[in-house]
Amino acid sequence: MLALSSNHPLYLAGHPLHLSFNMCSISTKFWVFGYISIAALGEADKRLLPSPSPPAVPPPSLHKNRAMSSFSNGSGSKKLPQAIIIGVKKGGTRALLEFLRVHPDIRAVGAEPHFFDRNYENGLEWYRDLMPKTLEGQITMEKTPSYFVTREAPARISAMSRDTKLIVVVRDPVTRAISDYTQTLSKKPDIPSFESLTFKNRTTGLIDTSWSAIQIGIYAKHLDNWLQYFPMDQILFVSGERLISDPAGELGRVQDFLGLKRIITDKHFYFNQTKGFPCLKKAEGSSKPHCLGKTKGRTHPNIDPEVVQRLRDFYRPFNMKFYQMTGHNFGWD
Ligand SMILES: Nc1ncnc2c1ncn2[C@@H]1O[C@H](COP(=O)(O)OS(=O)(=O)O)[C@@H](OP(=O)(O)O)[C@H]1O
Repeated sequence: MLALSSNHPLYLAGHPLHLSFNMCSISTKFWVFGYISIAALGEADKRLLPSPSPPAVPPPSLHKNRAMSSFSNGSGSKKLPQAIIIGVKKGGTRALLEFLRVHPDIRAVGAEPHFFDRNYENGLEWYRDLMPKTLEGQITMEKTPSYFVTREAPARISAMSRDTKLIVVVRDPVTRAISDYTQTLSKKPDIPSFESLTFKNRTTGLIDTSWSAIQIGIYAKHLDNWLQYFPMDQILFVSGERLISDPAGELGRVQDFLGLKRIITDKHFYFNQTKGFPCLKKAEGSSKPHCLGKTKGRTHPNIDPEVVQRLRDFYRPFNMKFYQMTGHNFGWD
């Protein structure tokens, strides 16, 4: 699999940022709210506000594949996913997928296919072939967290099926950025400090919004792109924080959203003191307890509290906008 890190400078290349809102997808209430927020933003921040995306047309070769969503072969068939965890990177997407796999009516591909961002040219049949076989009534799922910040992903997923259910695990963007940095640091120990990467100019306090660790957390901007193609009630937002503090509660919401019986309950989880996270009493297809691996739940480096505060100030208006758009206060401010 092509391993282009989402911290790679090319990752968000070509994602222009303009000061404009799409009136079709955002309520008047939100527009008024957004307008007030805009006034409070600095010049650099204004460039980050949501902009409408031109509709992307799927390659003609994919149109013919749209109807061919399953391939029968004995014990079940491979189907295109009906539900996708589209983000966010470092939000808790692996935990959510691992927990969902406990459900007998969910079958999921373990690896991240990266179809709608890096592998789209391979075509839908390539994508479908990655999926596990499912029986009638079972839901096929995958997770690729980079979809949420991929400009073309909404149009492409909509072209596959307008009915695809989308799930986004969101987490405090400041902690998310530090988690993202921690992951990069674990692979490249020589990178500059988080503090120095955060600013374009530390003296003026200008934040480097082109750094993907910062960019990904501007959820309102990315969400606006999805709302050009999907109605809000087709997108479920899972709190990354609650996924840790109350996994059964968040899993209940997800099962409802997917139209499934609430089979995954608090009986399935225990809190592992050593890991510091909830774990499964029994993993899918096993009778043994299961925690996520070492790359999940890393210790974060200490970050200068002034830098953390500056980032909190930076994200606040975007968080407010995101709460307004989703109708849910995630409590990060
Ligand atoms: N149960 C459980 N066990 C371990 N880790 C958990 C769990 N629930 C949520 N998390 C949080 O998931 C964070 C990693 O997020 P992702 O899986 O989305 O990362 S990735 O984008 O796929 O790399 C990871 O981030 P870090 O703590 O920064 O490592 C965890 O905080």
